[in-house]
Amino acid sequence: MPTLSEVLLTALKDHGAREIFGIPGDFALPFFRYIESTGILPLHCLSHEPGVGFAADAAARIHKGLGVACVTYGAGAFNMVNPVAGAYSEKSPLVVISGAPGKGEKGRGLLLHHQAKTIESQQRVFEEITCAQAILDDVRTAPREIARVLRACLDESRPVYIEIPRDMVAEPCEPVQPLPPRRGDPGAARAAAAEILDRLKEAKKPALLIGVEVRRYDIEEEVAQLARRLNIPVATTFMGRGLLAEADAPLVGVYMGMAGKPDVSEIIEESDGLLMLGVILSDTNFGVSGRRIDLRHAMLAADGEVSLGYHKYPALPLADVVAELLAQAEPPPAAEALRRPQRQVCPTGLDADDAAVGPMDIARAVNDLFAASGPMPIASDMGDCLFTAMDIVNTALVAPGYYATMGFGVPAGIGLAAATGRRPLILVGDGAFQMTGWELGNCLANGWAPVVIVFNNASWEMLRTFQPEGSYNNLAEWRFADIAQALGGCGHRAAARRELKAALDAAMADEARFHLIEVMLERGAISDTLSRFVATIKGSNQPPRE
Ligand SMILES: Cc1ncc(Cc2c([C@H](C)O)sc(CCOP(=O)(O)OP(=O)(O)O)c2C)c(N)n1
Ligand SMILES: [Mg+2]
Repeated sequence: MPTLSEVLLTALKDHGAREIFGIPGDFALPFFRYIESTGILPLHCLSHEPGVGFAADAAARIHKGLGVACVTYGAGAFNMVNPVAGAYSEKSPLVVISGAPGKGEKGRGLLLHHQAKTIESQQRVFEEITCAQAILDDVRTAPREIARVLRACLDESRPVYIEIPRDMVAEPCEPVQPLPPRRGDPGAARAAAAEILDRLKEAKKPALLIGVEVRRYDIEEEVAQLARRLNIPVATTFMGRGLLAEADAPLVGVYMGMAGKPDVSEIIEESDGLLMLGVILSDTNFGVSGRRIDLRHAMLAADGEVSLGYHKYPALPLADVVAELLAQAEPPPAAEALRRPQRQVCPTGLDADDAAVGPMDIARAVNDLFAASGPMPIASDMGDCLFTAMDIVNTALVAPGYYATMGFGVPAGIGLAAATGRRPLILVGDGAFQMTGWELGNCLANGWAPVVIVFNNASWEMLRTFQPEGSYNNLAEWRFADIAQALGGCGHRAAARRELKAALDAAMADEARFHLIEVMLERGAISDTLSRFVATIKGSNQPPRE
């Protein structure tokens, strides 16, 4: 009979996990021994648990399946609360596995090292940022508990928490019987789809807005097909950037309210029949709307339900709704030429001269690079680098667009490299690099060779745009290019556009190591999107006129 560890690892793989990111500790060492000895899933150890969480989250997103982060009890798991909270907010199916004290240890009456308030404190903290939890302290229930929690992770596309006491790892255990995916009531799906299609037919300006759940539930092609069938313009949310990148669909661009392209904002905000699929109603997606989108007329299928005005259809998975819409939607009349709106034109043609580099030059240089050698998957951190990414051609992009945590970029790029074997492009500000950029030191030993562009304005520039008077936004000069070699990579410093072009060319010519391109930016030099975003926020935050 297999051990509990083998049963858990096999179940993770059977539910779609492809690797584990982790850092061991004495409460987790016995389980790590099984991870390594069984080889059921490859193990990638990083240097700090925030990086472990971000890397596993990014792997989940690019796999459209489970990401796995394995840490020790207490100091390890508590170190990972922020990335798990971000995965919860952004609906990423991340499995958190924590080692734990053995059953015998708990009753000795001693306070245990790594323990916070009580032995159960950690579980209680993770209950707030996961959708399901299991403590594997009984092999009779463990298979059912693992099945329940992994199913919840996939159905809800949210993190889950599994705790494995260190004296349980070798216990003989029955294999896990996976549970079937959650299905909605077929009659309810039919009714909801019929009501949606009726409303779209009555609308003079129907439109489609899609968000991250379309990727999380792997239904991009079905949604592209639906957009063609409905023959209505489709936009993505800020978080949904990169969706339908390679699909044949009437995609108009990214909706960002007054911070985005006016033509896209008009299509979404003026629509009298807006269908939102997989969209998170967050401030970063809608906080800068030019005009409040009247949710009474909008239709939303997300988070496992459908709401149309005051109508609600509960327990309806998004995939079921989209399948039913496709089943019922008639093709557009032949006479009506299929809309193929002008896709967003991204800036290209960098002047490789001696002028100082600005964020838009970075977008231009990357677009030129992608045009010449094909798109790379992008991991972006929070900061102006993410707003600059809005002017980079549509490609697979993982970024904390809603939860907006710094520190995501470099570990997420490592997660992309480990999960796909492809070379990622990482966009990160100097402030965020200071947090988790050090994980690049793990690249050489693992054969990862990301191209990293550090937006170095020696500043927490996003904060400065909101509050210029804060001297705390001034960061010191950290000379990141000089650090690269010490971490096993190659560093370039680019102040002029000519130097940026040369650095990118050199990076692309050497796939053996990571290349860090430190782009020196003037304080105050920000992307077009960030400046619109800030102008909008400042405009909307004005105290109401007397
Ligand atoms: C973990 C963490 N800490 C603090 C913040 C607040 C914050 C921002 C958001 C608003 O919450 S943007 C920003 C400055 C980012 O600096 P840098 O990485 O250099 O990028 P840039 O210079 O392009 O702004 C901070 C500190 C955050 N988002 N995440
Ligand atoms: Mg900065």
